[in-house]
Amino acid sequence: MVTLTGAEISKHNTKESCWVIVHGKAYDVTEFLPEHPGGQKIILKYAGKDATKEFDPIHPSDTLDKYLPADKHLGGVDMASVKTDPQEEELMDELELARIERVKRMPPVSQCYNLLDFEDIARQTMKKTAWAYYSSGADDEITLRENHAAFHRIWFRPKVLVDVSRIDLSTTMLGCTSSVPFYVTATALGKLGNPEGEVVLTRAAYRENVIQMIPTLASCSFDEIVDAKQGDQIQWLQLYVNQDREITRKIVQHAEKRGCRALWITVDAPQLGRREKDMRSKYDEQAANVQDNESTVDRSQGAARAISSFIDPALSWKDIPWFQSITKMPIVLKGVQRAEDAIKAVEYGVDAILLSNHGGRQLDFARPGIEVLAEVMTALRQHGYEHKIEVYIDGGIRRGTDILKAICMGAKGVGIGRPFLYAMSTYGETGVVRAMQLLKDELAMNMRLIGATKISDLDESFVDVGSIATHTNVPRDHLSSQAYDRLVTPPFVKS
Ligand SMILES: Cc1cc2c(cc1C)[n+](S(=O)(=O)[O-])c1c(=O)[nH]c(=O)nc-1n2C[C@H](O)[C@H](O)[C@H](O)COP(=O)(O)O
Repeated sequence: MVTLTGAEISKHNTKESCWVIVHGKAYDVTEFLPEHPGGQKIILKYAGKDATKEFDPIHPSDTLDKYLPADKHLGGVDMASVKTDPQEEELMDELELARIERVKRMPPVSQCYNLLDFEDIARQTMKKTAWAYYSSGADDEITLRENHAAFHRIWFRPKVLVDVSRIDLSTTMLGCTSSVPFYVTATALGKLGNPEGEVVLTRAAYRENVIQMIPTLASCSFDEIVDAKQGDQIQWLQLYVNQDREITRKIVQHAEKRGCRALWITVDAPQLGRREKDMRSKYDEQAANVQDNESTVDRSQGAARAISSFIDPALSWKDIPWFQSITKMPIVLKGVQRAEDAIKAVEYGVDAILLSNHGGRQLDFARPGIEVLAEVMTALRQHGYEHKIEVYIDGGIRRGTDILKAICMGAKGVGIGRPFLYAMSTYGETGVVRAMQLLKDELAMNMRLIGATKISDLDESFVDVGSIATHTNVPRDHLSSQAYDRLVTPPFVKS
């Protein structure tokens, strides 16, 4: 194939003829423009130019090979001839320079003593778009903060004079053995935080014998993440169901063929939530027209909306038998939020449920998973169903004690999201391993202190959950309290 020059490519910079460069190769994306889930605007911004930097964090490396017809692959580019327009270069404004200075002053990973240390360092050192995407919750982020706060309403009832010389943290989840009762949950766009993306989590999970859930919206391709697993490492698949069920069937059956051990169907996101920190970040212009008819979509929906227009809002209970017909993997409903649906899940023959509000990123004022757990376990026991389904929770889990409380209340295991993202974004694989080890140390110590030696010892007698549902001090609604009594011009109004 002929090598193209930058000058030739720069001529194709319109809707009528749109060529982009990715990793030194040129692609004609003119016909693809209307189909791009992230809208046309972001591609047109890089029409006739090198789009690699923008492309990488959002798209698995095999995206163009998979979705762009071969005749649109135009061949190699003489990159020396490609002009980098100084205006286009990410301006090293003083904020970015200050951020780089903070990265240089970051403490060594050994100075991280708990999961929240990683969050504090990430907030100071991550690129603002990555921090915005990872940290954001829906609307006023009340549920985001309540997820962690809810654990403070549960108190322990420790046993004494128990021989706790030997502690065993191992367990099984969905028939898979695990060194601990927690797993790495599915979180999208790993390359926003670390250029290697989700494979960093894969390597750390292998080193600590922790199960990893592979996200549908990963930055790495599914096969890259599976190829990165070692030995008999266990991975699960998290699925956003596509409006085109044929695409979904292919994804599920490919995952099973590649050795995934469970299918976690996300049921709390018929549409991705409104995450305002994410919306304020640079995705504003690109979030633009995720639908063709631009007039119907609010332009500033952030990365979340830009990558999720394929999700099927019509997904319903009637789809469960179809899933059971296309795979032998255990099926988990990820995002159940009330006892009635837990009972329904048992009656549909689902293998497990995850009580979750998506890390507070979907419906604000959805209850924390740990609170729903109390309601669900009571209902399952009333129906005699408590041994018919495994129950998991996630959201706001930051301490070994949070995990122990959930297990004592009947959870089989818990998912952890942001802490591992923050650890990966700041310290890479070493950071994630450190985070997992800190949790293991906390778990072992706290098991000893409550008088338990193995996971199967843990039951409701160890906890007092009497005030779990009392929402006396709801997390503060910062925005409205500022806006309501704000006496000075809002900060966002440029003076
Ligand atoms: C933090 C985070 C969470 C995401 C996530 C991305 C991020 C950055 N994404 S999202 O872009 O669509 O919202 C996913 C996702 O791909 N699929 C999913 O099922 N859950 C997604 N979740 C929810 C996640 O699986 C857990 O439910 C949540 O992270 C648990 O809360 P903590 O972060 O507090 O541990």
